[in-house]
Amino acid sequence: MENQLLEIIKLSKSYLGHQVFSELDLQFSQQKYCIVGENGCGKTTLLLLAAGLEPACSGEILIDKKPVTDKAVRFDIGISSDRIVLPEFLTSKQLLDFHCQQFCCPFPEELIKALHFAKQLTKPIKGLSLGSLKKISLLLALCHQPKYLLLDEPTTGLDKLSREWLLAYLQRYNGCLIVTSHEACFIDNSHYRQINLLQLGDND
Ligand SMILES: Nc1ncnc2c1ncn2[C@@H]1O[C@H](COP(=O)(O)OP(=O)(O)OP(=O)(O)O)[C@@H](O)[C@H]1O
Repeated sequence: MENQLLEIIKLSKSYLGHQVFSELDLQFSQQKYCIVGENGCGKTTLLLLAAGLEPACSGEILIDKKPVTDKAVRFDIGISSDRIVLPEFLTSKQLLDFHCQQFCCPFPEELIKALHFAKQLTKPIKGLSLGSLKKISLLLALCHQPKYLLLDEPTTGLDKLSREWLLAYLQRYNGCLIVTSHEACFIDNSHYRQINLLQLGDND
């Protein structure tokens, strides 16, 4: 893989007058990162901004020197977050079919097998358990093999086997991986560079 760079430049974000970041500067290359910090410090918000799913108040987000809003860049990003609302009226299979069509990738048979998700495919998203919702969210993030993989608390709610499989998969992942987590499997893992948002930002 060629050199990769996700740049966050003087990024500011507020919600209803509450400032989450002020002029945040960060760079992510082809490595593994774990964003840490106490509840509410802005970890999920940062991932959504970095994926171009949340508007910034000011600042820039560049993926390989192109703005994250550039349509072509979207194909390089995979994101999983419980804050991303999935269409409840579709089945998981319909959602994955649509996603694979949009991202021009094959249906992720192997990933489905690894996450023991086959039986859930024909169920509407509305009826999925929390762990199954996490799995469909992960499948959507992983299936097009993005260069930038952004995972918000990826192990939360997963059963033991799926969790073990995911950790091993991420260990082998060769692109830029950014996870947010409160879990020791990432925080105490020397393969992940820790980024403490509270030490960087102007949070109150
Ligand atoms: N859509 C929204 N509207 C208003 N405030 C929001 C919204 N989304 C997030 N916030 C606020 O922004 C701040 C950062 O939230 P965020 O979810 O990014 O934190 P976090 O670090 O991921 O938290 P946690 O560890 O609990 O998951 C919080 O104060 C939260 O209440």
